[in-house]
Amino acid sequence: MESEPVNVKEFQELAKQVLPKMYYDYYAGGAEDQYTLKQNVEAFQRITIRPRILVDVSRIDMSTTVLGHEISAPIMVAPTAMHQLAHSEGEVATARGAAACNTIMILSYNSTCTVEEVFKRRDISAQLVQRAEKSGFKAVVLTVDAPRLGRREADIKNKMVAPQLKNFEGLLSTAVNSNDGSGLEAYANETFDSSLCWEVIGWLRSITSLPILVKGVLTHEDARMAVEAGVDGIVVSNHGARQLDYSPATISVLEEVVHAVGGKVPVLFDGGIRRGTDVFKALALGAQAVLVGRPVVYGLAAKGEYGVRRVLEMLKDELELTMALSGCPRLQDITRRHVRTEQERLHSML
Ligand SMILES: Cc1cc2nc3c(=O)[nH]c(=O)nc-3n(C[C@H](O)[C@H](O)[C@H](O)COP(=O)(O)O)c2cc1C
Ligand SMILES: CC(C)CC(=O)C(=O)O
Repeated sequence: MESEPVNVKEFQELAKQVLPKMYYDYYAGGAEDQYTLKQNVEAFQRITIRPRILVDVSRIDMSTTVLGHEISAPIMVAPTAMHQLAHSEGEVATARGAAACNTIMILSYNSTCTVEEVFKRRDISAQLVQRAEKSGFKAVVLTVDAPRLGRREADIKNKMVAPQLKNFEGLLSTAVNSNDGSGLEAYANETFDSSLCWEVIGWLRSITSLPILVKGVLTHEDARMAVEAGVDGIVVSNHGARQLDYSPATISVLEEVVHAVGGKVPVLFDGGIRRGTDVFKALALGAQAVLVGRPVVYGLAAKGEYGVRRVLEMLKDELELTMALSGCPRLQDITRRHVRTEQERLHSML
């Protein structure tokens, strides 16, 4: 395929062509049977849109604010690790692509340049958070679904080699021997802190004045606990189905979390966003904005900064068209009644 990709899925094909198998498998893969990986995408396909007609949609406004920061559309970049395995310019190119679309990028501390991995060493975590704050980052996102690394069987077979992670230079050696399987697993075993619990929110508060979001909430119970712990935002996420296989498709639990949060803090969403219609569905079910993981990395692998920009633009253009065809000129016009979930469809058959 040499023609310009016309949708995000075609970027995945391009990325597959250009990336070494070990890296493509790392980016594309999920945990174990990859049941949740498939469901994250397929659950969107079971939700239909209920379009309204004869609404003036001659001007569509997709702009919104997240924690006070204006963005051009409710589509942001999820934190994903090690972008230099995709493209030599790594996270810098991704950040430029995101900036060109006037949106927010969440940087993984596992950039070839994280936080959750180094919580075993809170002194190091504190340094990283404070460095980020100093260099102008606007929020801290704490990933809470990785007390241990999920079992990614492709990485085990490929004996995935993890590169040195630049953020830790002078702080921690991230070089591990991967002769026995996934180098990433070995790295995670050394660094992930499986004793992390709610107390960490108070500790983070004590070391930074930035807003704190928790990423990886899938139940109403934890959503309530997060609000009680004083977080500034919640990300409904299953880590792109790379951690607990048979965890639910994220879109199937978004509404449960939104209800529990009751508007007290913003709820963001990720997992399986591949089309503008997916973004529309997540917004209708109560997300303030969505994060996009793999498609951004595929865009980066295929065409660098330009590819990242194109992926974000495609999703934005598709969302704009979806809003026009559904009778929603502004984001606040997208309501719960604009979608029909599988549960509702099954219920109507009773
Ligand atoms: C290659 C890759 C690396 C990731 N690295 C991180 C990470 O370092 N920290 C984190 O919180 N989430 C990480 N994630 C999860 C993403 O932030 C996000 O939750 C997920 O990719 C969303 O699903 P999607 O890929 O279907 O859009 C990673 C995901 C992928 C695919
Ligand atoms: C370096 C990692 C373990 C990054 C991560 O969270 C992932 O690969 O899903």
